[in-house]
Amino acid sequence: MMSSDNMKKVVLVTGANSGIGLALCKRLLSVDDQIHLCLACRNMQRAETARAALLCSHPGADIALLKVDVGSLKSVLEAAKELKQRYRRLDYLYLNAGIMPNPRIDFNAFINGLFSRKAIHMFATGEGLLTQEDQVTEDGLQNVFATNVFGHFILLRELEPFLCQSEKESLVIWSSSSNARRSAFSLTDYQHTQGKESYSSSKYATDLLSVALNNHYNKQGLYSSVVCPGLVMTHLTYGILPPFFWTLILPIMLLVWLFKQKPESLDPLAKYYSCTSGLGSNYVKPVKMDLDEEAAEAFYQKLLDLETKYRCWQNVK
Ligand SMILES: NC(=O)C1=CN([C@@H]2O[C@H](COP(=O)(O)OP(=O)(O)OC[C@H]3O[C@@H](n4cnc5c(N)ncnc54)[C@H](OP(=O)(O)O)[C@@H]3O)[C@@H](O)[C@H]2O)C=CC1
Ligand SMILES: CC(C)=CCC[C@@H](C)[C@H]1CC[C@H]2C3=C(CC[C@]12C)[C@@]1(C)CCC(=O)C[C@@H]1CC3
Repeated sequence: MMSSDNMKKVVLVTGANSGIGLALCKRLLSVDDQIHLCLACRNMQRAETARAALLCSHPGADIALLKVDVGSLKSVLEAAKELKQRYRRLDYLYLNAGIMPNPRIDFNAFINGLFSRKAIHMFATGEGLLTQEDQVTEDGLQNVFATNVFGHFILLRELEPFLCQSEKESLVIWSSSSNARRSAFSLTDYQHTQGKESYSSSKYATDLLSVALNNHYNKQGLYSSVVCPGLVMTHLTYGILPPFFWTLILPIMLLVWLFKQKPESLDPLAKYYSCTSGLGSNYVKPVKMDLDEEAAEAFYQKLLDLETKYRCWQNVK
């Protein structure tokens, strides 16, 4: 018979020590403080600080730490092994850790975009505005791809037996982005070795991967979904512009949005209302992803090939 402790849901969040990951953990505990929450972080000191902050608002919560650098395959394999020893189940896997290294704003694109019909879209998604300088990891992979996509994919593959259990369903949730863009991604260069939009490419890759995962795993009780947090002030965005700059431009961004609103674009037969209600909160609306299932499957097969290659390499080492 299962003890009540074994019946508690196990939730793992990568990149849980700051920004969206930490806010998510706080929210999860406020919804259900009976979960086993595991903060998967690369820096244990920052993880400890995050744990202490969560315990301040939720004393008595069951919060564990797991060391993992999702950009390193060795670290991911070790973390997965550790997890399998600690828990008998995994209910929610939040694949949230992510990087946008050395971001630069393309000011020419910004000025051109500002006076074009795409201004609102540009402010909402950052499309065409940002470039990044990527690097190669110890495993020989592009860092952004390794961190935002492949490390998480390997983690998920390692935890497959826990996620695919006949008696219960499990959910994998990816932190994607409005910056995910089809044109930044290429199946022939899925690690984005050539371009300067590795972030955009990696987020499009997570969208594709999520679709493929559903096709492959739904029958086994594993469901994948992507969330798109919009624009959130975190270390990631403070890497693009310093905090004081954001304080200055946010009201301007709001004004641009107001002036760009066309009254004729409003549907007279629609009510524009907040999704928040006292009967349960739903702040989000679904947006169809710009992708097709064949591309998702082709990308999934490429990831499986890469996985095979790296597993052989790990065995040889
Ligand atoms: N902020 C925004 O506007 C948006 C963010 N997102 C996505 O949300 C996710 C969270 O980002 P956000 O909270 O904004 O940014 P933060 O930089 O605040 O958080 C990123 C988290 O990921 C961790 N992380 C980064 N690299 C690794 C690694 N190799 N191994 C383990 N952990 C790692 C960081 O750890 P450490 O502290 O050690 O660096 C940190 O905890 C990302 O995937 C991002 O792409 C999506 C849309 C918008
Ligand atoms: C005055 C001035 C220089 C304005 C530039 C504003 C841009 C820096 C932002 C406009 C939209 C923003 C945005 C992001 C980063 C910063 C902007 C490009 C993200 C790409 C950050 C990470 C994400 O995942 C999505 C964000 C979408 C919007």
